Amino acid sequence: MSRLVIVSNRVPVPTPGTPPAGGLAVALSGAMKARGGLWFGWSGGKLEPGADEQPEPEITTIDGVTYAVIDLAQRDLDEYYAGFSNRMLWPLFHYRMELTEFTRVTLSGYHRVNRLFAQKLAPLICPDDIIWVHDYHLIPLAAELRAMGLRNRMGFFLHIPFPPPDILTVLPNHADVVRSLAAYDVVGFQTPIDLENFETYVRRERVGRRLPDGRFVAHGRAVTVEAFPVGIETQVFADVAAASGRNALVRRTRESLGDRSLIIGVDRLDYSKGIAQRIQAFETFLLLDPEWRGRCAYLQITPKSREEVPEYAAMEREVAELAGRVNGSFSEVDWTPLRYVNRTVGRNALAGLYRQAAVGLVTPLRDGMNLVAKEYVAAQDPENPGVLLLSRFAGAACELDGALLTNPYDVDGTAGALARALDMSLEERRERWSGMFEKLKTHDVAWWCQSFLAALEQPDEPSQASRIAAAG
Ligand SMILES: O=P(O)(O)OC[C@H]1O[C@H](O[C@H]2O[C@H](CO)[C@@H](O)[C@H](O)[C@H]2O)[C@H](O)[C@@H](O)[C@@H]1O
Ligand SMILES: O=c1ccn([C@@H]2O[C@H](COP(=O)(O)OP(=O)(O)O)[C@@H](O)[C@H]2O)c(=O)[nH]1
Repeated sequence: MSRLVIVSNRVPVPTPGTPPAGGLAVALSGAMKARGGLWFGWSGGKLEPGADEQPEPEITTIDGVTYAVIDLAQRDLDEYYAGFSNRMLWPLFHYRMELTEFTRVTLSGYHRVNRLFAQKLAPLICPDDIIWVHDYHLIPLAAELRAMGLRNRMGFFLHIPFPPPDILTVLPNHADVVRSLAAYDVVGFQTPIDLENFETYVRRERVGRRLPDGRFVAHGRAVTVEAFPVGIETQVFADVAAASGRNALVRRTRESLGDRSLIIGVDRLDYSKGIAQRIQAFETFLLLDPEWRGRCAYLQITPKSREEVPEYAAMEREVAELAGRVNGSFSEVDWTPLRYVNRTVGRNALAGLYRQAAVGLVTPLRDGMNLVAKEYVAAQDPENPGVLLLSRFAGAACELDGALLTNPYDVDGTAGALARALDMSLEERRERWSGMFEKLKTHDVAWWCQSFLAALEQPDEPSQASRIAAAG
């Protein structure tokens, strides 16, 4: 079996007491644990001002996985991470054109860091390695590696949505982005909707076509392009949740609730997650269903995220104000409706909190997948499962057909769905939950990883190999 090399912007080198918050880190940690290999990317740290901006990777091996990470200079982080990745690609790919900012400076920083990654990674690569690159930060990486002469099989997985062509073409360099994707052998999206958007783009912009064998041919290369919905470690998560009665935080939370029904939301503080609309829906629910006042509590766990990006700082203020307004309007001396927590909670405690919750509120305005939705389902007590209230715009909605689906832009509709979820009979809850849990057991993170790698490990066709060689 070839060695697997994973490349992602964020690499969660395991350190005690720092759980990864972010679905990519969570999903890939599960995948890497099973197979071992090399994981390359950004350390999460900054180079000292004045330091050499071409740092050598710091390499450590833990439990069969070798981590090679580099620090980045402040300018690189500003232009590549906070700039082009998170002020252009992230909002645009989440259908939020009005939040984008395109500049030549950040675009050039994006390419500079991709080249730096390629330069530092290439010496660590053996000819038989297969290379699996993750997410929007690193779209040009394969083209950079190929330009340096690497002939390895390379795959790319996009964890965020791929937008429809009318939105993608707002990006001035959209054609280059799609050309960069064609340097991979396999491109994976989260859902069939993303795949359809890609296919429509390729057809409309006349950059390629589908071959009879299902692959796409574009820019002189044949590329396998498929949907591979990312999964979680379903059974492990279910087992942790079942044993969570021993967790002190979970016990204290249960005691603090008394017999009130818990509603839970867990999201990075990100505008794509629809947290403001969700709090408004909770407010509307308390207004329209006063019998629930004092009988429920909504716990919103929201670690801060990407604080260097101005739009995130703005939404932090907006959400804090809304939370204050709801509590100011509805709190009683002995009851606080909304518990708004701006810190990361460890995954063992999270599993237990999900299991305590009668409703999992997962209402992003747009999301690649949303692992929280899957974790909520996995954590439920089969005898008394809670209800997943899920945005139709989360990638997870393509699979989780037992959820109560909602449109997060429809605040009144979400408020009504919340009341319906809290009132749902045990029989209906069990029926909705069991189908979803079965699906998550078969389509778990190991299945996701195996499906993608099976496509990537397909031997290359001679015609493709010669085309690449000819392209130099
Ligand atoms: O690395 P950060 O900037 O702190 O952000 C955290 C991660 O957020 C995004 O996660 C996505 O991947 C999940 C797993 O496939 C998916 O469920 C979710 O819908 C996506 O938003 C981002 O794509 C990652 O690169 C970040 O590391
Ligand atoms: O306090 C927290 C908040 C989130 N998470 C984890 O972070 C991931 C979030 O992934 P998701 O796909 O829902 O969204 P993303 O943040 O990647 O956009 C999930 O596995 C959560 O369990 C966590 O461990 N602690």
